[in-house]
Amino acid sequence: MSFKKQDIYKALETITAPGEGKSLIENNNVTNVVTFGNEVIVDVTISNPTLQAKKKIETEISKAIHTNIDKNITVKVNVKVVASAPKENPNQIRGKEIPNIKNIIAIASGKGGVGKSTITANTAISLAKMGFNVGVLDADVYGPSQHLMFDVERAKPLSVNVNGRSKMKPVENYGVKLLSLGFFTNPDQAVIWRGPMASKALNQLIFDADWGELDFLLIDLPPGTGDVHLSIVQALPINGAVVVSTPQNIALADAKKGVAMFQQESINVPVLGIIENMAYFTPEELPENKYYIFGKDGAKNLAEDIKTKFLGEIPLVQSIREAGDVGHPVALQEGTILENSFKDITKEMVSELLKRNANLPPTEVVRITTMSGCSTK
Ligand SMILES: Nc1ncnc2c1ncn2[C@@H]1O[C@H](COP(=O)(O)OP(=O)(O)OP(=O)(O)O)[C@@H](O)[C@H]1O
Repeated sequence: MSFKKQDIYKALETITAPGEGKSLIENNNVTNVVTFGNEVIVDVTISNPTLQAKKKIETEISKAIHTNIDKNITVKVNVKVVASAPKENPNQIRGKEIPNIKNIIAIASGKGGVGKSTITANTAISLAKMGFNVGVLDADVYGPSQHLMFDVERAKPLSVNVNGRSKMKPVENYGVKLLSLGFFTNPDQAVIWRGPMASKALNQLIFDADWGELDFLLIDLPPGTGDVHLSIVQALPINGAVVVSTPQNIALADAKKGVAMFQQESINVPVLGIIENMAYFTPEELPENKYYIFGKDGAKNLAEDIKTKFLGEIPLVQSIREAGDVGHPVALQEGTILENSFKDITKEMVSELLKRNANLPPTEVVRITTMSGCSTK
């Protein structure tokens, strides 16, 4: 049996560093490799101090060497636990940078059923129509619905091999890439995703997915302010959050809590603004007639009160509901008032994001400015 050190490094390339989306080698976890006859000693560092994590990495390393080189090699793994990186500057984007995803926007709502998923789907489509590369991650653990809105209910993400590691390929429709918890649950069964389980699944959907190059990844969060929100904002470099509300008092009170959650010092995700959904009812054939059935300007006033940008309003229109239900969101309907309404709020959102990004390390922001015609003024 003959093998070289390089063969060992190559075999270790196939292992994903815990929670990183990069290989052990790329992530500099492997500090030394010694080969001696048919024996290999691998020194590796990890940040998770649990016995389980230690055991896991040992097993993975032995398995990679046995599978890729020779099953008779004697593998010894020395695992050293090192403290994770010091706390980052709270003024910077938190979470690990994801090189191929330029901007991550979380779409939230305090109250359920205010149209957060509808706004996410239509905004994603508007962005795609503006020429951006867009992805949607449906993180609504209570009731994922993006797979229905994008008419890919029965699709299953394929597994693809990227640099020796298998990754999930998002399902694509209307120019938008989608991964949803809904692809992995049986529609007839109630699935309870508890906090840690949900965040693990979501981490996989982000880091173990082959998103390709994205200008925007929109995350459809569950309603409310719970565990899932916390783990997502801590794990990911969210550039900004958008909060959706109806003008109704009860929804506004929850929207205020949602904004406050993102602004908490320990979370510190910039709020790009508030969108008022179901701002007024308008019959499609009489667009001039507006009925303020949930109250008037509630979200607009809230945005002013809490010094947050008002990104715009979307009326309550039967066709928005119908289009969502049949999996063909209204933003796809060319030349309509509603297509333009979604385009307007999308542009406002991008403009706010660009202002926010001006304080962060330069990304592809400049290219984005010229592509969409969104101003930072
Ligand atoms: N502007 C609108 N006009 C008409 N119907 C709408 C509008 N916005 C949303 N709806 C409808 O309201 C219902 C709830 O919307 P949606 O699922 O987008 O809300 P949500 O806030 O994401 O809900 P959840 O709390 O379940 O995540 C859906 O049937 C949707 O089609």
